[in-house]
Amino acid sequence: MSAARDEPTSTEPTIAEDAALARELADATGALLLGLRDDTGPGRDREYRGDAEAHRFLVDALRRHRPEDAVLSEEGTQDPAPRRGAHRLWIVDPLDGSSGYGRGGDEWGVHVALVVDGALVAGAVALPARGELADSDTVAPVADSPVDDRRDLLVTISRSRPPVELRRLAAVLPVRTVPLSAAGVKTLAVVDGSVDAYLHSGGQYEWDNAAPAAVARGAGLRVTRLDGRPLPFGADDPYSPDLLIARPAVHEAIIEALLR
Ligand SMILES: Nc1ncnc2c1ncn2[C@@H]1O[C@H](COP(=O)(O)O)[C@@H](OP(=O)(O)O)[C@H]1O
Ligand SMILES: [Mg+2]
Repeated sequence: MSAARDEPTSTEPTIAEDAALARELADATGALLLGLRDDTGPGRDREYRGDAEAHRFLVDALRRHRPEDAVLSEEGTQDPAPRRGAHRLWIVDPLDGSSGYGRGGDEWGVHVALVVDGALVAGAVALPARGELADSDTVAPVADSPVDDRRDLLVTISRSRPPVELRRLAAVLPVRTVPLSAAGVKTLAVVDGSVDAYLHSGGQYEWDNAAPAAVARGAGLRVTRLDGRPLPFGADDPYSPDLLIARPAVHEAIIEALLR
């Protein structure tokens, strides 16, 4: 190997280092939220404190570990000016599924993702009350098995806001819906194979789906909008209209059914 190739070309962290940091911070924020949950009674006060305290902890930790980078958090400023054109942008949801967290269920999570020059490169999802933690770099690959015609396709959807496209999908494919709360919970259900797809429409924000999308892609799943276009990341407006996460064979079958 030449001397020139031994020279470090950049002081920027590697993608594996960023994914490991995302995992570490999602896990630590989750631990804080578990502690707060155990110290408070169920209700709105727990929910609001969870949102605020997880945000403060996570954003402070990112500032310490990656002082040069921009951060977009659900609980932070929505003014695009400070992050516009940022080379490296962390997109975080310190507490996704906050109403469930307030009530005391286990369908809530912490999302930490990194976008570099507009491309989603790393992310981690923690589901602390379920003891689950996954990151884009170390998540196990999902096998791309074909659609099984002998059974219904299991499609996880929002518990509170089911997508209107279900009717169109069910007219073409045999579908059984699995309502779950929180985007990370639904995404990890696709990753662990307990469902075939996660379908959402009617709106979301980049903090809701950036880290889940990173983990899903790391596992070899396909992540797009419902018309097959890529999801937007790092836009001035963090609104993200709809999404589909599934293994490639299922993704193709669903997109084809929706575009008929
Ligand atoms: N129609 C919609 N408009 C805006 N946000 C939505 C939405 N549907 C779902 N979301 C957000 O996406 C996350 C997952 O939702 P769901 O559990 O219904 O699938 C939630 O984030 P928060 O819990 O962080 O607010 C929720 O607010
Ligand atoms: Mg959210």
